[in-house]
Amino acid sequence: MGILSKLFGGDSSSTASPAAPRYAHIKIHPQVDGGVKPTSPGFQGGTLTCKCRTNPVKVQVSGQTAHNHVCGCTKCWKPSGSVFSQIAVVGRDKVRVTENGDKLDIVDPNAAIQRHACRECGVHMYGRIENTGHPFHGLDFVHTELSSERGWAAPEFAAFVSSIIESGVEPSRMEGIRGRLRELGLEPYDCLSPPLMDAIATHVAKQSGALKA
Ligand SMILES: N[C@@H](CCC(=O)N[C@@H](CSCO)C(=O)NCC(=O)O)C(=O)O
Ligand SMILES: [Zn+2]
Ligand SMILES: [Zn+2]
Repeated sequence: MGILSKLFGGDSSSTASPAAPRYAHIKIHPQVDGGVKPTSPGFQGGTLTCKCRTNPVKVQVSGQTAHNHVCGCTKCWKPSGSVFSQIAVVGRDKVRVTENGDKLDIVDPNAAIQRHACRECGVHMYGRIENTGHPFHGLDFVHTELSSERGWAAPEFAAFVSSIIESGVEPSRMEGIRGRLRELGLEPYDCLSPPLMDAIATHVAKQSGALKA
């Protein structure tokens, strides 16, 4: 206990350094494990490159992304050893395949998000929604960690966290994983974030007529 606390009976915690993170040993994703890197204002985009040593697929993203998040779902591409992906959206008009696009295949043509992946290294280069009635039609899903440029939009939350169990994560690990996400400032949700879920519900309500379009 510090001298002031002894004299005045105060709580010494107010002068102590902040508590060390409890869950720092728990790995989420290489882009966030060392702390979330801030967004650079005015950032204009960059080039995504797949993991092939020769003839990599390159995709130019000519603008900043939005709604970046870590995602625990089984469908998003994850770097090896990671249980989460990191994924953001950008207008589809800002996404252009510039090199080796002949190596791209659609992972699941029936999925809402058609993920165009390099058939040699398996990396998903962009995910596109072709259904014009989908709430997110017009947005492509991209993994900005595939770019060497710095300044992309920082992740803001964690989505589909419970879904990591579907990939084989022991349910007993969930408390620590959610604890680590909170330490990193990435609030864990078991679907998307409330603003995105509200946007989806608003779209559905306008389609059904429950809300005025
Ligand atoms: N429990 C399932 C959830 C899959 C899922 O719904 N994923 C979301 C988020 S992906 C980016 O945030 C989604 O919108 N999927 C549509 C699609 O993949 O086409 C699981 O884990 O598989
Ligand atoms: Zn590749
Ligand atoms: Zn996902």
